[in-house]
Amino acid sequence: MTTSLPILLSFFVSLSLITILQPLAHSIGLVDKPNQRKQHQGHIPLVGGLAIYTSLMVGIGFMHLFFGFEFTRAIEALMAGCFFITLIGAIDDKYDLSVKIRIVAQVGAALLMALVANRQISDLGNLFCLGVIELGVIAVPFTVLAVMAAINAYNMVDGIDGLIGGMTLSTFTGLGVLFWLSDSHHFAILCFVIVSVVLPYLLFNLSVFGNKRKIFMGDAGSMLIGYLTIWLLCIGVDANEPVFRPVVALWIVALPLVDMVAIMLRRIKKGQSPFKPDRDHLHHIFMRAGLSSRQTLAVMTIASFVITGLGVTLELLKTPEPVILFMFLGLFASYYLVIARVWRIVSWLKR
Ligand SMILES: CC(=O)N[C@H]1[C@@H](OP(=O)(O)OP(=O)(O)OC/C=C(\C)CC/C=C(/C)CC/C=C(/C)CC/C=C(/C)CC/C=C(/C)CC/C=C(/C)CC/C=C(/C)CC/C=C(\C)CC/C=C(\C)CC/C=C(\C)CCC=C(C)C)O[C@H](CO)[C@@H](O)[C@@H]1O
Ligand SMILES: O=c1ccn([C@@H]2O[C@H](COP(=O)(O)O)[C@@H](O)[C@H]2O)c(=O)[nH]1
Repeated sequence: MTTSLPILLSFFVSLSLITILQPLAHSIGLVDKPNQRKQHQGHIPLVGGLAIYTSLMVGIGFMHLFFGFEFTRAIEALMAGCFFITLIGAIDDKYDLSVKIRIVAQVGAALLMALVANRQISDLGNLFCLGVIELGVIAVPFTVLAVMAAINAYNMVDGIDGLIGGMTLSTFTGLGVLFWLSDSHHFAILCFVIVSVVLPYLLFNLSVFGNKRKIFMGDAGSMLIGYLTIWLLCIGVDANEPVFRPVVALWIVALPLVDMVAIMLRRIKKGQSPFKPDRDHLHHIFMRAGLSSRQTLAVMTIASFVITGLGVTLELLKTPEPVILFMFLGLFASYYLVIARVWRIVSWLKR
């Protein structure tokens, strides 16, 4: 019962906050308007991220009260980093910040994590059976790259109703299970609190309470989810108290990461900037192939749960790290090859 208390309370805080913030968003103009790339209907409040951030902080407060969840220097830095990244995201949602400013802000949040909280990816594990690959002096730059990769990967999947919500559920359920099974109950509960504050967002986002009450997460929310993901991954692979091996992290964030890397490679191959926005992400491709938005959501969310579940299983079975890495690279290669031939495959299937 005490375990579920902060989880339940956070759910209701998130639900109430969305109800309060939703009408406010219209009056301050914090709304997403349709354009050529953004093909939704009407002005949609961008308050999901703000509600998720605030209810998560309340949830962490409940954990402190009910479980003695300690406010260590690292946890304080996590809370400060979440505040900063949500604030930058909200300013971006309202005023459209330049890419340069967003990248500087992401590097700042990453340095806070790596240097102030001392949460760094210090090794890659025993990837090739030749011993643990220590990152040494490149640990900080590698961590910064990983933070940017995670933040932008989740930002990019936020393109249809429910998708980033579904990806968040699979990532944090997988992480929660891994933390729980290794007796890191505090971090497991933190993961489940994240799931519970995202659930009310999903209900509104999927128009369960009607189209008029629909909300989006905005960059505030998608950047926050990416930041929380990489932070908890770094806690999980901490060399002093390892919960899972570093290569397993790739499976926990597989679908957003693979889609981001694949789209960047495809853009470079076409001679475009890898940072140029377009409508060629996996969810767009599924919809152009004839799936509805809901069918695309179902296929991608199920795929994400299966892939994350496979990663968790490989960790629990203590599968050797090189096998886990090559399976992941095999998954990426198959994904890349299928997407490169997707229209030929679709027309063959239709015939
Ligand atoms: C631009 C865009 O697409 N827009 C979308 C979007 O529109 P929206 O309006 O929301 O946004 P904007 O357009 O306004 O723009 C937002 C964009 C920007 C602000 C610009 C920045 C954009 C980027 C794309 C930057 C990305 C930045 C990077 C730095 C990416 C670098 C990429 C990499 C390949 C580096 C990979 C680095 C890693 C460190 C990999 C691991 C990453 C993790 C997260 C896991 C980390 C955890 C660990 C514990 C580490 C463990 C790691 C290992 C053990 C791996 C070690 C193994 C090896 C080294 C061996 C080699 C293997 C690998 C490196 C794995 C590599 C991965 C694969 C093969 C997959 O959204 C709209 C809506 O959708 C859309 O329309 C619009 O287009
Ligand atoms: O839940 C959602 C989230 C996003 N969309 C659509 O995708 C675009 C992309 O958002 P970015 O501002 O590029 O992140 C958004 O404007 C919506 O059109 C959605 O339909 N549902």
